[in-house]
Amino acid sequence: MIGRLNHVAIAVPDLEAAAASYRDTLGAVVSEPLAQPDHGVTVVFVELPNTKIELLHPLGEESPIANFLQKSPSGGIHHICYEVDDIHAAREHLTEQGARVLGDGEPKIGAHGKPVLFLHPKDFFGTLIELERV
Ligand SMILES: CC[C@H](C(=O)O)C(=O)SCCNC(=O)CCNC(=O)[C@H](O)C(C)(C)COP(=O)(O)OP(=O)(O)OC[C@H]1O[C@@H](n2cnc3c(N)ncnc32)[C@H](O)[C@@H]1OP(=O)(O)O
Ligand SMILES: [Co+2]
Repeated sequence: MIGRLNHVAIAVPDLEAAAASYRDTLGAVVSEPLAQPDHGVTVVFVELPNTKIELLHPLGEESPIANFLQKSPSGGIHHICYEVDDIHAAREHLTEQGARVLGDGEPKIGAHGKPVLFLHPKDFFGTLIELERV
């Protein structure tokens, strides 16, 4: 079911500083900040030859990553995103298997304009998983 690794997300306390570090210190190609109000984050994408790094910062009062940064003020790896061909079939399979799909269970359009779902970190060895339809 899961396919390619689409991105690894890092929550950061200062998005500009993190983007500059990836651009200037690590010499990577970095996007401009993209506000994603539906998801409560602003994101920057770091383009790599074989995948992407998503730098995340809270946006708005209800950001789902606010607690994460409170617990880890210097930031940290927040989630990994795998690609799936059929996100509804994936959701059915995961639910049958007893995995918790977060939110109302309906896919939302993510930063790449594709539907995404999130799976509870406690069901996958302390790792928040995002699924993005290819
Ligand atoms: C623009 C879209 C973009 C894209 O790629 O397209 C994105 O990726 S948007 C990314 C931001 N959105 C989300 O993360 C949505 C899914 N996340 C959530 O619903 C919450 O973050 C949730 C439920 C995973 C955690 O919420 P919160 O931290 O407020 O809850 P708790 O403090 O009660 O945490 C419960 C439990 O889980 C542990 N936890 C929390 N976050 C993570 C994490 N990222 N990785 C691993 N573990 C995590 C937390 O420590 C608690 O554990 P406990 O042992 O009970 O203390
Ligand atoms: Co993501």
